[in-house]
Amino acid sequence: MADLWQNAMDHAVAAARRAGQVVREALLDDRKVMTKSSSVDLVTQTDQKVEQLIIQSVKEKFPTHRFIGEESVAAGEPCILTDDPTWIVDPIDGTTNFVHAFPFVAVSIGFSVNKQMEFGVVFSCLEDKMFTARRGSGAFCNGEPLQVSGQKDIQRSIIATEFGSNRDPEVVDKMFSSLRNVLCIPVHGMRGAGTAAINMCLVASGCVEAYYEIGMHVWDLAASSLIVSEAGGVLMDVEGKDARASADGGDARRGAKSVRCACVFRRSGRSDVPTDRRSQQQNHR
Ligand SMILES: O=P(O)(O)OC(CO)CO
Ligand SMILES: [Mg+2]
Ligand SMILES: [Mg+2]
Repeated sequence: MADLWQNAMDHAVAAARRAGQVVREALLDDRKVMTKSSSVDLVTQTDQKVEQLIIQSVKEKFPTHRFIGEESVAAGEPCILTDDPTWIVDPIDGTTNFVHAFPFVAVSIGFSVNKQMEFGVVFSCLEDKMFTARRGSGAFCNGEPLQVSGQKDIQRSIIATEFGSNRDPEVVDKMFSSLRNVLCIPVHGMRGAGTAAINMCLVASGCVEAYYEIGMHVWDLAASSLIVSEAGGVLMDVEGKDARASADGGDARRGAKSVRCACVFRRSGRSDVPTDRRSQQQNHR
């Protein structure tokens, strides 16, 4: 049977690639930096331009679809997930990296129907890596299947995390306390790419065993949550409960802008996506 959303997914991949080109070109120019929730929560005109490019191109092709976009929400648009087909867009995940030309910057496009992620596209545009996942069909990077790490011993693991944009000393103390607890397990190492979407794609790729962060937003996670789960990983909140509902819009459904959950990934109990289903996935290279 034809895949109902294949056209939309192809459009998302093309839109992410075009957006990535805009981001790369913008790196050659001066980047005017503005701030949002704090002096270290950065945004640029390129974030806004790329989001509009993606949304306009989708509207032309799928006029009835809805959107949740990071910069649209920052400009006052509602952040509410319904059952309607909805594109969840983070035009630049890793704006701070972009501002500093630190080489991990992603365009993230997730697509939800009936509050369930149908596909996710994360384009790591400076690495030229196109991560894709279609629900039930596996996760891929440049067309190659992804598989989370099989490591079961946390002492032989690398854990990714980020520091967020809250510099309140009490918040930073809590963050450092968690960081210390994890580091001293001990683990092999801790890393952070500076973008939630790429950190999650690193989990999906099996390069790091887990990633946690407090206070991510739905647009940071929507696309990459499916990439992780289709690569055999799981997404949990701080109590170990399934956090996919938050990652794919649980908080958006309630109108909140922030997911406010921690996400930890590891290999799921379920068997990996069968290779016959993987082979149905198109090569998006
Ligand atoms: O660069 P952005 O989109 O603000 O996202 C940050 C977290 O909010 C990095 O993941
Ligand atoms: Mg982001
Ligand atoms: Mg962003």
